[in-house]
Formats: sequence, C-alpha cells, structure tokens
Amino acid sequence: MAAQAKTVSDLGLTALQGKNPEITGLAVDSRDVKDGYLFAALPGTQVHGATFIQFALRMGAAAVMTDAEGARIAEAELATSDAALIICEDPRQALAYTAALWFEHQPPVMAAVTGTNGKTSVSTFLRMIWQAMGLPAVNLGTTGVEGDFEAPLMHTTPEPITLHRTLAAAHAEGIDYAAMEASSHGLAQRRLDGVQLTAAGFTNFTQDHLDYHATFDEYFDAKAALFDRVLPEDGVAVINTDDMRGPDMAAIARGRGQAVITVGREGADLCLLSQRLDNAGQDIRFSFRDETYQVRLNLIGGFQADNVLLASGLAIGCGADPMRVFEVLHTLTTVRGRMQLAATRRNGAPVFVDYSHTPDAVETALKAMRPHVMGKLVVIVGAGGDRDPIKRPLMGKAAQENADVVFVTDDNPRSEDPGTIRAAVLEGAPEAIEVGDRAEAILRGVDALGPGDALLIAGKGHETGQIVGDDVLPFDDVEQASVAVMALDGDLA
Ligand SMILES: CC(=O)N[C@H]1[C@@H](OP(=O)(O)OP(=O)(O)OC[C@H]2O[C@@H](n3ccc(=O)[nH]c3=O)[C@H](O)[C@@H]2O)O[C@H](CO)[C@@H](O)[C@@H]1O[C@H](C)C(=O)N[C@@H](C)C(=O)N[C@H](CCC(=O)O)C(=O)O
Ligand SMILES: Nc1ncnc2c1ncn2[C@@H]1O[C@H](COP(=O)(O)OP(=O)(O)OP(=O)(O)O)[C@@H](O)[C@H]1O
Ligand SMILES: N[C@H](CCC[C@H](N)C(=O)O)C(=O)O
Ligand SMILES: [Mg+2]
Repeated sequence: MAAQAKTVSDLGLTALQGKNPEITGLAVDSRDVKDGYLFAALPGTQVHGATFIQFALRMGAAAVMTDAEGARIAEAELATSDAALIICEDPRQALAYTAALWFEHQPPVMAAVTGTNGKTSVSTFLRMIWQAMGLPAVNLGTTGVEGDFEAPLMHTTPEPITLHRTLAAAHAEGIDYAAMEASSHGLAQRRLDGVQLTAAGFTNFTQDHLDYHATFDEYFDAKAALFDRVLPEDGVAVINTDDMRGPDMAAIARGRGQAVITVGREGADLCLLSQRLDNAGQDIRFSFRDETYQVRLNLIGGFQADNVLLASGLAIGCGADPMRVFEVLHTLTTVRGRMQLAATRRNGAPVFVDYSHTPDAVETALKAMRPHVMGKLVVIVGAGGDRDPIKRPLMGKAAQENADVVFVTDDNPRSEDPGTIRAAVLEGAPEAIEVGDRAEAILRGVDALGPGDALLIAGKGHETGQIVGDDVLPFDDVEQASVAVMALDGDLA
C-alpha cells in the first residue's frame, strides 16, 4: 500500500492501553483485511461494521478503529485479542484523515464540485482547461479517473482508502492538478474529508437521492458540508448563484471566511451576458471583473455554458490567469455521455445521448434541444431501480412537458420489478408509449424521426451496462443509437 509501514500514532491515532502497533494496510471491509491491517469498523446503513470485527481479527488485524457502539458490539472478541482498539466519535472522518496520512501524497492543487447535476461535466471541463494550459491534470468521478492518468472507479466519490490510493498513484505519475466530484453520499459519509482542497464549486440543488437522505434539508446540508467542513478557510468557493440555493451556499462559504467567486447570468462575478446557439455549439459573451469576453464553445446545450464558466471560476480560484483560461475554452470537447451526438439519420435528424437521470436534468436537456428542433422532439426516459422513487413521476412529467413524444423504458432496474418502475414514471407521463426493452425503445424512437425532428436518449449517458438483478448486461446507448440508424437507413449518415 504505502511506501513504509506506519504505527498507529504515525497515523494521528491513539489506541487504548497505550498500544501502538505497526500497521501494514487499511481496510473498510473485513473481507479485505490482511495480516497487520487496521480495520475500520464503520456504522453502516444496513449493519454496523463492528459485527465483522471477529472476522477481521481472524484475518490478522493489528488494530481496529470504531465508535463506542462498535466497541460495545465486539466487546467479547476485542477483550481476548491483542489488537489495538481506537475509539473515535466519528470513525468515518477518522478513516478519511488516516487514509490521507497513510498514502501521504495527493496532487497539490485540487478542486471538488458538488451539486445535483453537472458535477462530472464541470470537473471534466476543469481538467480539460488545465490540460489545455499545459498542466498535467485528471478528473475523478462517475466516469472514473480521466486525463493524464486513467483508472476505473466504482463510485462517484470513492471511499477514503480507494480515493487516497488513487490520488497517490496520480501524484506518483506527475499529476499536479485534480478535479473531483463530491457526491452527497460522499460528503455525508466524510469520504473526502482528508483531501486538501484549494477550491470547491457548487452547480445546483434539485430533486434526487431522497432514498438516502431523509429530507430535502438533510440533502442540502450534506452538499453544504463541502464549504462548511471540507474546504479550508483559505479556500476559494465558486458558486452558481442562479440556482435558488446558490446564495445560501455563498453565505455559508463567506461565513467560513472563504473567498467567493459567483457565477451566473445575473449580477455574478463571472457573468454570462449572451449566448448564440447553433447546431455545432455556441458563441458566448461573458464578463469577469469589468472586462467582457467572447468565446466559441464547441458544446451542444445552453447549460454547458454555465458548467464551463463554473469550471473557469475553479481554474481561476486554483491560481490560473483568467485570460489564459478564457483563451483555451474553445478547445473543450463534449463530455462522454453528456449531450453527445450519437448518430444522425439519413434525413438529418440527430440522436443525442445524455445522462439526465433527475427531473431537473431531463427538463434542462430537453429545453437545451428545443431551439434546434423544427419538427418534433422525441425522448426516451426511464428511472433507476433501488434509487429515489419520488423522482420517477417527476421525471415522467419533465419528459411529457418538454417533449412531443415520450417513450418510457428501463434504466438499470436493479433488484426492483421493471414494470413497477415504468408505471411510476408513466404516472407523470400518461400519454407516453411504454416499451420495456431499452433497445426496442431506441429503435422505435429513432424510427419516429422525420426531417427536422430530434431524439434524446436520457438516463444512461456513458454507462456500458444495464443492471438487471445482480447481472450487468452489456448495453451502450450510443452504440444502440447507431445500430438503430443502421437498421432503419442501411448506413450511418
Ligand atoms: C448507501 C451507501 O452509500 N453505502 C456505503 C456505505 O455502506 P453501508 O453503510 O451501506 O454498509 P453496510 O452494508 O451497512 O455495512 C457496514 C460496514 O460493514 C462493512 N462490512 C460489510 C460486510 C462484510 O462482510 N464485512 C464488512 O466489513 C462494510 O464495508 C461497511 O463499512 O459505506 C460503504 C463503505 O464506506 C460504502 O462502500 C457503501 O457504498 C455503497 C457500495 C454504494 O453503492 N453507494 C452508492 C449509493 C454511492 O455512494 N453513490 C454515490 C453517487 C450518488 C450520486 O451522486 O448519484 C457515489 O459517490 O458513488
Ligand atoms: N448545470 C446544469 N444544470 C442542469 N442540468 C445539468 C447541468 N449540467 C448537466 N446537467 C444535466 O445533468 C446530467 C448529468 O450531468 P453530470 O453527469 O455532469 O452530473 P453529475 O452531477 O455528475 O451526476 P451524478 O450525480 O450522476 O454524478 C447531464 O447529462 C445533463 O442532462
Ligand atoms: N449516480 C446516479 C446515477 C444514475 C444513473 C441512472 N442510469 C440510474 O441507474 O439510475 C445514481 O447512482 O443514482
Ligand atoms: Mg457525476
């Protein structure tokens, strides 16, 4: 794992009875424990990790870190073991700090982005801006680690051990700049508390994840913790003040003494003044500190201008010269699976793939397409299983209100009955056509396109699998769009 073994006290921890063993590695899952490891037994959503302390000890754990409840749960096993016991009030946060000390290094300049939608887009644009300025950079999140160092990731914000292992590996490869996504789960579970941030960004706050967070306020507080807890006082907060909750976020940041750069379409430091959309992208005019700029963005979707300006604010907040940042914006390219032109029919009708999986994202993506569509706007939409059930009818409603033809299909039903999920989406889109099989829905959506029409395939973006039960069946919306166009037109336009 790290270059050298460290003792418990080297990791900033204090064990009971003055014990201070050398640690050979860290694990958050008892099944990953090896001889000499520190096992972090965390309170979980299903079960307390302390239930597994007995297995961790059997695997040779030299230390166990948990909370008071965990120590009580495993009292008997711990009493008969030599392993050091570390009791912390907040073991998830302690694990984050421990992992940072264990892996030692991270890219020296780092920014994190939170918000319901746009985290992947903003962090990818920020990485592209750094790269275009000649700086070695990565982005980490839903699409894995991308840029000058690449690696797959299972989570948008990985748990601390994976996160710091990845950051140390990137640093060892000479990466000095990293942009990461801070999901609300990641923030609530303190996954990124050990990361040293230079700047942090906020995109927007709308409906999602009410399966995990008990209330809307709790969901907001989880996101606000990026500024309230994780970003240090000398950090720079870059905040979209067009969002209803943006001003609240800015107040939290200012309350911590952080410098704030506001981004928006009205009265913001980095202010979008006007936008001219065309079929290949857009020209934007914006102001920053009394100067006005005009740049070309080769990106489809008016909302991508907001994401690009937020990424620009973060680059500036991390020390870049504003002029240099604005000079490279014309080099930015489409983020995989975000308003990505997947195929075009022979009659000229385009098919876009987009990762809109919240009501606001479905509405935003369809509204972004509308000015480009002279005929009818067709959308294929579905909602994920084992995820926020409240958003399903709202996603259907957003589709019905903003498109002319709606197909409701499956999107990762996971452990749930796909028909029940579709029925919930259909509640919001009673006029929609139900086609459970996603490939067939795409074929029918493409078939419905006449000249001047356009199709949005929402929900799966860059994903390459359909999760049904415990199986991941190969499935790629971009590929399926081409397959459908080939089947109907005989070739790709
Ligand atoms: C709902 C959720 O976030 N769960 C995370 C949480 O697990 P949990 O509290 O549910 O775990 P649990 O099953 O109750 O078990 C408690 C503890 O016992 C441990 N255990 C369990 C079994 C065993 O044999 N041995 C053992 O040691 C587990 O590792 C865990 O630490 O803590 C674990 C360790 O930190 C995480 O791996 C796990 O993420 C799971 C895998 C997950 O799927 N998370 C998703 C929902 C997630 O985080 N998504 C966000 C993106 C959301 C978005 O923006 O769209 C993300 O950042 O990816
Ligand atoms: N600034 C924005 N405002 C509203 N909707 C947006 C914005 N940016 C992106 N979207 C929509 O949200 C979708 C997801 O974008 P992106 O992947 O960047 O978000 P994310 O926050 O990383 O999502 P996740 O929670 O899955 O990590 C896009 O495909 C688009 O439809
Ligand atoms: N990060 C999001 C992605 C959702 C994507 C959608 N395809 C789905 O499976 O619901 C989540 O895990 O909730
Ligand atoms: Mg993301």
